[in-house]
Amino acid sequence: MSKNLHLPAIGLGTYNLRGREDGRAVTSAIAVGYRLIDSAFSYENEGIVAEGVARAVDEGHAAREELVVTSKVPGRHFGRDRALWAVEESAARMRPIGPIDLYLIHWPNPAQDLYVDTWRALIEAREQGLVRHIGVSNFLPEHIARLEDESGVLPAVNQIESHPRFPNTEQIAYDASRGILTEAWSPIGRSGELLTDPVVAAVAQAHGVTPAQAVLAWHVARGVTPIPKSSSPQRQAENLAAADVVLTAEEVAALTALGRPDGRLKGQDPAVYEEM
Ligand SMILES: NC(=O)C1=CN([C@@H]2O[C@H](COP(=O)(O)OP(=O)(O)OC[C@H]3O[C@@H](n4cnc5c(N)ncnc54)[C@H](OP(=O)(O)O)[C@@H]3O)[C@@H](O)[C@H]2O)C=CC1
Ligand SMILES: O=C(O)C(=O)[C@@H](O)[C@H](O)C(=O)CO
Repeated sequence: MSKNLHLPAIGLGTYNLRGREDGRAVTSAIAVGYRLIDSAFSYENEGIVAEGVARAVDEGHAAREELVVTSKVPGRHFGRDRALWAVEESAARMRPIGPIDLYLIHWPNPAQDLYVDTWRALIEAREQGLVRHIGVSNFLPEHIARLEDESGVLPAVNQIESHPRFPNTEQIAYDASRGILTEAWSPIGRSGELLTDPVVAAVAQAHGVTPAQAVLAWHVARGVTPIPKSSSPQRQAENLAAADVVLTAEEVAALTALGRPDGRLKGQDPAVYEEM
């Protein structure tokens, strides 16, 4: 892995993948071409994700150094000591693949007010070689500015909610202005009503692709790396192929116009939401 982090156009989400059988979905994803794999301490799947990655490498689907395997520290382990223990625990669960490529603070939890101490722990973990790159998730500009002011270190990545119902365009612009790469979670809206929206259907039809592919191509056009979750090798391949679908500026604007202020899937506003 080079010193600077590079993200592929599209990655794989793993929320709700559980057990050894589901770990095979990680292997199949790498076999069809995924190079970015998401996970989190809270998903309770770091072990099977690492097992799936190790199997893919053993089977020759990718070289270990091509992969960006990600995990995240949850609020219940915030603070300098607890966060370091959490990284050590994640690293132990992911032992088969060696150092974790990217480690994020899962939510800022502003009322808890421990994200700066937690960030210092991630900086230490990186210095110790437990993780290669560090970043954040669900951070607003005010949270990122505080990290920079108090530690002098900016995150490599901010993983945020983004989909056409909640484009989160200003946060993406802020991240870009600070040299931070943005990943989009729930990028196809958890496969809900978004995929039957007539505007999505029209864009999909114009390119002869599926609604999920049209939405994923919208993320790519906006310079964001979406991390759709799928346990089906067929849908994994479908989603990854969206990286080659090029939308017009008008199509991008039409999908962005589907956004609405209350468009968050579960109302999780990082300014007030706390997740332990
Ligand atoms: N940092 C954070 O706070 C958060 C991070 N995340 C991360 O983001 C990832 C993605 O978000 P997630 O919430 O899972 O939602 P997604 O938007 O990725 O949707 C996943 C759902 O869509 C289905 N699906 C996948 N591909 C297709 C397709 N081509 N057509 C139709 N349906 C499809 C999946 O089913 P099937 O598996 O059967 O294909 C699954 O039910 C998570 O898995 C997790 O890694 C998610 C939420 C919050
Ligand atoms: O899945 C994640 O990474 C989360 O942070 C959760 O908040 C998820 O969004 C969720 O919906 C849990 O109920």
